[in-house]
Amino acid sequence: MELPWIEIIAGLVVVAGGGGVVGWIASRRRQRDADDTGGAAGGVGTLERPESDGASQEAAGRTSGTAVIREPGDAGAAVEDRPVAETPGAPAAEPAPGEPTVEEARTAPPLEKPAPVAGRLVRLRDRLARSGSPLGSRLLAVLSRDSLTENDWDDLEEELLLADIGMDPATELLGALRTRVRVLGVREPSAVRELLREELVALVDNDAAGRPMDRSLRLEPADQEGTRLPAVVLVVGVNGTGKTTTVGKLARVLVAEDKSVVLGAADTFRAAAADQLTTWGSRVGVETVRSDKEGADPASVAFDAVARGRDEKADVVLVDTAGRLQNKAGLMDELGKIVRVTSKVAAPSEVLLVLDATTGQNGLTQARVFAEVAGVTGIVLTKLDGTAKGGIVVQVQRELGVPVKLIGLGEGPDDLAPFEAGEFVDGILG
Ligand SMILES: Nc1nc2c(ncn2[C@@H]2O[C@H](COP(=O)(O)OP(=O)(O)OP(=O)(O)O)[C@@H](O)[C@H]2O)c(=O)[nH]1
Repeated sequence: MELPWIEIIAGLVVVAGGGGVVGWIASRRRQRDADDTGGAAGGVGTLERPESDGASQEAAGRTSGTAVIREPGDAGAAVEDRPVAETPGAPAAEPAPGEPTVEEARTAPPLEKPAPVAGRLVRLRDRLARSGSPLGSRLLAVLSRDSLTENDWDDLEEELLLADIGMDPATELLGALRTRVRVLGVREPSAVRELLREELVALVDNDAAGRPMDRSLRLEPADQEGTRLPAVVLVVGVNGTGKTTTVGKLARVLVAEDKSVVLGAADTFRAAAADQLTTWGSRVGVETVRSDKEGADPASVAFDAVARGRDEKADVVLVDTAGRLQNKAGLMDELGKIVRVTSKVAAPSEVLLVLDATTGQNGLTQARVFAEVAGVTGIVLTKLDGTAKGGIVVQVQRELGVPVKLIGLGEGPDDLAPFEAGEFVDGILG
């Protein structure tokens, strides 16, 4: 957008007067908002939060600070009182070092266009087989021996266990394969491979009772007495598993599907997490609701984000949470409160548990605690690129009775794919 010179000069006057670039842009936005609404001012619903603007926001996505939040329908009592990040009319801060100048704001990079969602797993499939020798080639090396001895079947079991498939599923798979190889008299390696593929797909795709698992994300907007409410997705898991990255990537998936999204940075434990999330959002023009205070109440930020999503008529609100596994009671308190408080606006329709595929049995122990505490509805398995442990998909689904819905296959922005059993098995078979 071209800025008239008169506005630039006016802006520089504000800068010289102590308002800073941020203040100048904020006042331009407030002016524009006032024009749009015929000068009407004030908060919406029960949320009293000033519009929070930054230069980067004008340049790309937007960031909302959080303020005092009141229970919906409650005339006075404050549920959470937190420091006000930005206050209308207050002198705007000097631009912080590294903050964009007017010129940088003008020449900000255009919004990114996320890669289409369809066919992502096909595009990323070879990453599953990248590390060393893929599971498939090791299995086939055994399966194509002349006559399979007991030792060979033990070798096969060992390979499956090394791939983290779990004892029971491995025994099940080998039992079925052994029977079919014998009954069909199959010897050709390509035919044995096809049987192995079929057995693996059945194992990955079905629940313990043999029914295909529903992997769709529940993102239907709710309707409450005529008010359209956004679908709320809580993203939970231990720190370092890739939660924030997953929220960022998932926002891109949804943007690619033409959905409007609001992000909630409820991981207030790690200060950089909110910045990280804001950056993810701004790249695709998605707003992030956050608190500028480290250690702020996560439930409060989550509430603000969901209320923002409702007010903005967003399709989906994605809430990133902190992953401290202090103890079960602490976790239960924190996640329980987030669910309770956000449900005052809209209850979460998905609780996605992010698990790091490389952590094996450890990750499973953590997963059980989260599943118990947070009512997990889907798994996101990250870091499946470059690990030979793809079998963890089977084990996790079996243990938790919850489907893997998405998988992370790299650090790139579009390296998150909806899970598809057939493509996945082709990937791990290499
Ligand atoms: N190779 C690879 N790296 C990933 C993947 N997903 C996330 N990561 C990396 O994992 C690291 C941790 O990711 P974060 O998103 O910060 O993890 P987090 O769970 O939010 O961590 P906390 O904020 O500390 O709770 C980052 O370096 C990510 O780039 C993936 O699918 N593959």
